[in-house]
Amino acid sequence: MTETNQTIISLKHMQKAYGDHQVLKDINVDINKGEIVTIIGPSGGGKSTTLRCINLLEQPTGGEIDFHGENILAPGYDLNDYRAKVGMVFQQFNLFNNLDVLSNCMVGQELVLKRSKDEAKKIALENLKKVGMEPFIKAKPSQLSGGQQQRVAIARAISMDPEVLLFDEPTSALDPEMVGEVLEVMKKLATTGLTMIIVTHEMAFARDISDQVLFVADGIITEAGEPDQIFNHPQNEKLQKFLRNFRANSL
Ligand SMILES: Nc1ncnc2c1ncn2[C@@H]1O[C@H](COP(=O)(O)OP(=O)(O)OP(=O)(O)O)[C@@H](O)[C@H]1O
Repeated sequence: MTETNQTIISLKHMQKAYGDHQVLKDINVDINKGEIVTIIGPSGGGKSTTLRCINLLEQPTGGEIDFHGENILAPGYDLNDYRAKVGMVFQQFNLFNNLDVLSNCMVGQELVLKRSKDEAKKIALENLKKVGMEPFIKAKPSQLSGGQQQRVAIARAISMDPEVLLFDEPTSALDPEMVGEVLEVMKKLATTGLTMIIVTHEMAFARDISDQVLFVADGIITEAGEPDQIFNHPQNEKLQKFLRNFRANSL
């Protein structure tokens, strides 16, 4: 939960177009250090694109992304530094299938952060323990359930010491009985002071974990606020309709 109100990332008039298709029209938000931010909204509204732009997997076509007050899209900005500080957990886990669990959590530390093998191993083991995957260090990803693979992906991501960790629908590829174990790990992580930005369709989780919820629809943040505002007192008509549909479908 929020430690200080120091802004770590500011999106200012961020836009993304694919040809004529303006997917993100005008995204504006400040994210504070230690804050847990969830992004909810209808399919195709631009949630994943927002996250992928923050991570520079997609290049924004307009606006700014400020990191500690500096625009990372400006010429000359050291993107290697930014990339090392902003991690991502993907829907499809993206583990290295030829490497075992321990190596998956070590390789980035050694290659990118230039940590020694011993140090990388120590940190990987600590983090695998945190996500309950220490007993599986010799397993290959294909020998694990989806929930276990995602927990390894989270251990791998936090082993890189990110300042901000992005999650793109981290439970959407999981069988329903495995969703809970991954959400529990994320809830625990949320208490450590890490800044987390999470695209999710899990509304109860978003309500429980968030400091700030962003409702993204038609390429803009249509409403932003604390969970009580978003879920109990939504102002925007599109958000009201989205929540009505969600509640009707969850019965
Ligand atoms: N690489 C791409 N090229 C062209 N259009 C794209 C590309 N990626 C996304 N889009 C379009 O951008 C829009 C927003 O997609 P995005 O994945 O951000 O939505 P979303 O809110 O995350 O939806 P969902 O909940 O279904 O994942 C969609 O219309 C999608 O078709």
